[in-house]
Amino acid sequence: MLQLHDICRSFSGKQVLHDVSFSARPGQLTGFVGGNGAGKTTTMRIILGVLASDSGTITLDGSPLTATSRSRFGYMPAERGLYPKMKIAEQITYLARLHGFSKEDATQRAENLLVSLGLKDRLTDALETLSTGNQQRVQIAAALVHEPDVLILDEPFSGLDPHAVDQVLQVLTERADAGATVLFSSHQLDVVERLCNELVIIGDGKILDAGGREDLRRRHGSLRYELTSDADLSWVQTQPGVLIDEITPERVLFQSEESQAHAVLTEAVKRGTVKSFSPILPNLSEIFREFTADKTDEEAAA
Ligand SMILES: Nc1ncnc2c1ncn2[C@@H]1O[C@H](COP(=O)(O)OP(=O)(O)OP(=O)(O)O)[C@@H](O)[C@H]1O
Repeated sequence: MLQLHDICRSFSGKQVLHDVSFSARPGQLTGFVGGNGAGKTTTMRIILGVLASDSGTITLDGSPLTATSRSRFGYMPAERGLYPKMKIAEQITYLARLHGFSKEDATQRAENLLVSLGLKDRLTDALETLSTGNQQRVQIAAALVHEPDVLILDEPFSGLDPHAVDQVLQVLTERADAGATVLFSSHQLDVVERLCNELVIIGDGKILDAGGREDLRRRHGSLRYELTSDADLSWVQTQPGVLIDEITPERVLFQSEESQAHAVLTEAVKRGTVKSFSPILPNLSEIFREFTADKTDEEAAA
């Protein structure tokens, strides 16, 4: 398990990471989400050792990170850094050779990986002739070619079309299934919600929350209920303690305490046939907005 303990970092006297602590487990895709400037890239650079922290520690399976343990890391930085004029298969083969694979093994690995990332027809093309999204796939191949135990990916899905997102996800899931720890940053909350079981949310350099996706959905955001019936539901609007989000004659989506929701259900049963009644958990975007709203309220109070 990769664990960060109380990581702090300042630039020119301005603190941008405040006691950042979280963990990412082997076999899991962990999404690291936050808005622009929240501190994701800085945290990832510190994990990789590209940047030093001012204080705090990072451990892998309980031991402090060393150059040797980091050699089993794969990193896809936000700023892409491959050779524009080199053919993509040669380039990934070269990186595999740097990781110590034989020529034959490196060639095979590079080709397999690029094919699984949908680049079968581009193997002998120079990187610079590929579209931005396809260059990104090559960048992902570069991070994966040595089958790392820990994968740190900075915005791997930005700029990818939905088909490419699925291909990259497939490759990352295979690494996680093989036991790797996969941590990736994103501000595409809908994508992260679909892909990750584990989430870490950062805002203004502080960890706002972390944990399983479903636990986070249960813990945050206002709980809503959806009720459908064969009878007219307009009466729900006048129920005490109920805030209507959407309403049509036969369907209502509302916010309320659990006891009020059950009172609505009891009344609906008296008035007609209830077709469905279920709580709707907030999605990640809504949770994120809630954090942002809390901050705005605090700022207003201050
Ligand atoms: N080298 C640097 N010098 C000065 N400030 C920096 C430096 N690197 C990052 N920062 C500042 O640290 C804060 C966090 O930046 P960081 O790039 O980690 O955020 P991020 O969450 O990755 O943002 P984004 O999603 O926009 O890429 C920002 O306020 C940024 O301006």
